[in-house]
Amino acid sequence: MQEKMNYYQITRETWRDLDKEEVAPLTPKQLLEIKSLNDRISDVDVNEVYLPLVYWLGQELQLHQELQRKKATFLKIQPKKVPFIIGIAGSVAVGKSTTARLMQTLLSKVYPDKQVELMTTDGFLYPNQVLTEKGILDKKGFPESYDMKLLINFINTVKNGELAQAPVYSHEIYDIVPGKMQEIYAPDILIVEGINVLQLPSHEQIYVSDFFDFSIYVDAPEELIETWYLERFIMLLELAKQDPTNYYYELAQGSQAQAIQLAQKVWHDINHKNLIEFILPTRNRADLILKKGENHLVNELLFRKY
Ligand SMILES: Nc1ncnc2c1ncn2[C@@H]1O[C@H](COP(=O)(O)OP(=O)(O)OP(=O)(O)O)[C@@H](O)[C@H]1O
Ligand SMILES: CC(C)(CO)[C@@H](O)C(=O)NCCC(=O)O
Repeated sequence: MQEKMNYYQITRETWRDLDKEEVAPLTPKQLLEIKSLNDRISDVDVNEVYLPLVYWLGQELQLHQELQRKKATFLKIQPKKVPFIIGIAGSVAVGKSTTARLMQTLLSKVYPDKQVELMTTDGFLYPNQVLTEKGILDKKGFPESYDMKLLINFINTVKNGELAQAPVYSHEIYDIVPGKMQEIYAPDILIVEGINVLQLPSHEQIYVSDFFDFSIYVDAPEELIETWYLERFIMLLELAKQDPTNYYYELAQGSQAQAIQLAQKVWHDINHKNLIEFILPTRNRADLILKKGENHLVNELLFRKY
């Protein structure tokens, strides 16, 4: 199949049995710590899917450091630490941020001497006020709703080992948090997750992914992603009930059936449209495509050949 032309197609059983050398399965105590991230993450997937991936990323990291050293020697310049950047792409609600937090935790456990940081591109959405002025508040998540120049500058700053600052987005207020910044300073590894990380910005010459050393696309059937979107929406609504500052507070006071109808419409008109038009077309740029099925379990991995 065309889609799979430049990928090794690997079943989870084959992947599980690959040589992981020194990476031991997590102990029950360590698995409990993972559960504190998200109690629905499968222990079996952690040991059989994500740990082998962390082992492989360790191999790539070593090669990256070696290459940077050799480049510095060749160019007769002072070698310096160049952060290893991992991008995680995929649909809204497919599980990017959960995968990213899981990878951060596992990488820190397996390579305790490495500083692993995490950020999301949500912070580079224009604030609601700007989106309203541009007439694109109903296009949140679409390419034009992000300040891609700022995002590329941010990643470039991180890659150069300098202090980088990113605005912060909150799902609770459904907007950029005024005055709040996340700072990243010379990590060994930075994980960047977002629906747009493999897209080519329209007015820029470079991809965000030009700065990536490894990229992952989290994939799943559309019907499942819609279910996950609606489940998460119901959870957010529950949280919003007691919190008048929450964007969904008013909605949470009314009937749940009506709220779900609205969420279905938002999924259909915004997030699903965005998936088909702008996110899925970037899938084949990823180094690894993680294919998930029911209950978020990974059933297949596509590993880029070259
Ligand atoms: N591996 C997993 N196991 C169990 N549940 C998961 C897993 N990954 C994600 N989920 C659940 O799926 C829902 C969506 O996940 P998450 O918020 O990570 O998605 P996302 O892709 O980062 O979404 P967005 O683009 O809107 O930020 C959440 O309710 C989360 O708890
Ligand atoms: C912030 C994004 C774009 C991506 O995480 C998404 O969660 C979002 O808010 N989409 C807009 C439509 C919606 O309310 O779901």
